[in-house]
Amino acid sequence: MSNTIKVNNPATGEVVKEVAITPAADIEIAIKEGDEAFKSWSRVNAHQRSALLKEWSAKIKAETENLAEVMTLESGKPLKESRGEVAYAASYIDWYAEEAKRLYGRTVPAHTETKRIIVTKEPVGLVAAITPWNFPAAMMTRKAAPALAAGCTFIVKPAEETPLTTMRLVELAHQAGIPEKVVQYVNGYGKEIGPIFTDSKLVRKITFTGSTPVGKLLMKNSAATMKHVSMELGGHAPLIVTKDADIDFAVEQVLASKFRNAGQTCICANRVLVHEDIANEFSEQLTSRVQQLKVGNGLEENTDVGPVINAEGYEKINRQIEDAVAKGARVLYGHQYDKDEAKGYYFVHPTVLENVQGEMDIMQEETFGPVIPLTTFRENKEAVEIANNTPFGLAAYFFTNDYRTGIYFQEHLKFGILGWNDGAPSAAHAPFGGMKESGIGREGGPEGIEPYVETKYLSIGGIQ
Ligand SMILES: NC(=O)c1ccc[n+]([C@@H]2O[C@H](COP(=O)([O-])OP(=O)(O)OC[C@H]3O[C@@H](n4cnc5c(N)ncnc54)[C@H](O)[C@@H]3O)[C@@H](O)[C@H]2O)c1
Ligand SMILES: N[C@@H](CC=O)C(=O)O
Repeated sequence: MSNTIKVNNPATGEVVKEVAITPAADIEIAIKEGDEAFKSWSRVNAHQRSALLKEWSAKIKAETENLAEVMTLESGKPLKESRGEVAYAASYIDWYAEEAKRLYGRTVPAHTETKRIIVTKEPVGLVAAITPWNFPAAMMTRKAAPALAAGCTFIVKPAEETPLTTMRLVELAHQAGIPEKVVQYVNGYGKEIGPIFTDSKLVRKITFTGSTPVGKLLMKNSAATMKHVSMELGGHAPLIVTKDADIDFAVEQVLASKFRNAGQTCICANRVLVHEDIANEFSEQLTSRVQQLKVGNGLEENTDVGPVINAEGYEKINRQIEDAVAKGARVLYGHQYDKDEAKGYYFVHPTVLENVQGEMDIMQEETFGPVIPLTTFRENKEAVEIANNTPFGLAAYFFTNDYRTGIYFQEHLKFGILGWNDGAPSAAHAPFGGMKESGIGREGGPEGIEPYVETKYLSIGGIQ
């Protein structure tokens, strides 16, 4: 077996770089050193940790162009989106640089005059992170920033498809003055490194973003040592357009939600439910806008939709479209590919399907591709039933200008993130995460640092 991983450019199939796989013995050493470094890092005062995080963020922002190019080369996403992701990644560090200073404890009124009760927050210890290829910068920083802010040490294993962005982020952290053993990376395959992390008694927390089956496995394997876990997993977002919605605006937001990163985003609209009275007008406008999207290599500035990550991703998308068509869906636009299996690149053209029904795979599974399945509903209650009919509960969207309808959806949709007239809800200052099989825990906002701290309660007695 090779001791390197080839990082391919998904737009051309060419090898961008080969990275060394970290041997298991070196991962064990990294874990020991990370645990050892915890003893000193957790004692560094919060203002100093905050200053180091700010310096890290400044270095990332100053290197936006290089990081964006590396990200586009290894992930295929358009350069404009990669630049956006660098800013988004830095915004988590900025936010948690401030939150570091606000990890307040509290005092509790005691039940007797002779006692005092004090509650403090302490970092959980060494954190091991496993991240996905679709957001190689932001999925790392929204774990690393709260962990470091809280006083934890951190080891990340990036996705094997996209290690380069993460490796550079870690180098920049060191250049910013964050000690080398406080933030480390290791490279390799998840199925090899996952058990090393979960078996180690020194790793006190696993934080993972990726698919639901891998999240379940990591959670199960973390039970033996009772680790803290945060799981940001798959989604299957419904997007509901009611008959009173502003159709132009809803179409624009569907495009923003669906085609970001060629549809390979966990909160992408995966099912679009349109009120039957406006379905024709909506699908005509949507299809005409989708036709204008430019598919191409992400390094070309005018590209809107880049390649999908690999053959496996392409095959899943193609299978879902074929299944839908075989069961009666109509292709309004798309269902075309530019691909070269020998070279290893796969472009899926934006596709719109109508007459999509609940029994089709695309209505049951996450697509992770630039495909919009359209279905209709008559009553809001019916839209909620269709939307909630999934084991996933990450994001859901609804477009309505009626406040009663909006509140109805807010109260009845079982999803952790809701966009009301908003197709792009992600922000470092807001809690991101899912219900049901989309995960456990939240990243971003004040909630995003809580998974990195333990609560300690001190009861002082014998006071005269
Ligand atoms: N909820 C969120 O915030 C969020 C964000 C981004 C992506 N995602 C989800 O991630 C998925 C896409 O990423 P993917 O296909 O690369 O997911 P994946 O689960 O296959 O891989 C993600 C990471 O897990 C590692 N991994 C794979 N098998 C492993 C194992 N047995 N043990 C330990 N680690 C293992 C991979 O090496 C990679 O680093 C989608 O389902 C998407 O919705 C969720
Ligand atoms: N794109 C998400 C992450 C999941 O893919 C985000 O908006 O943070």
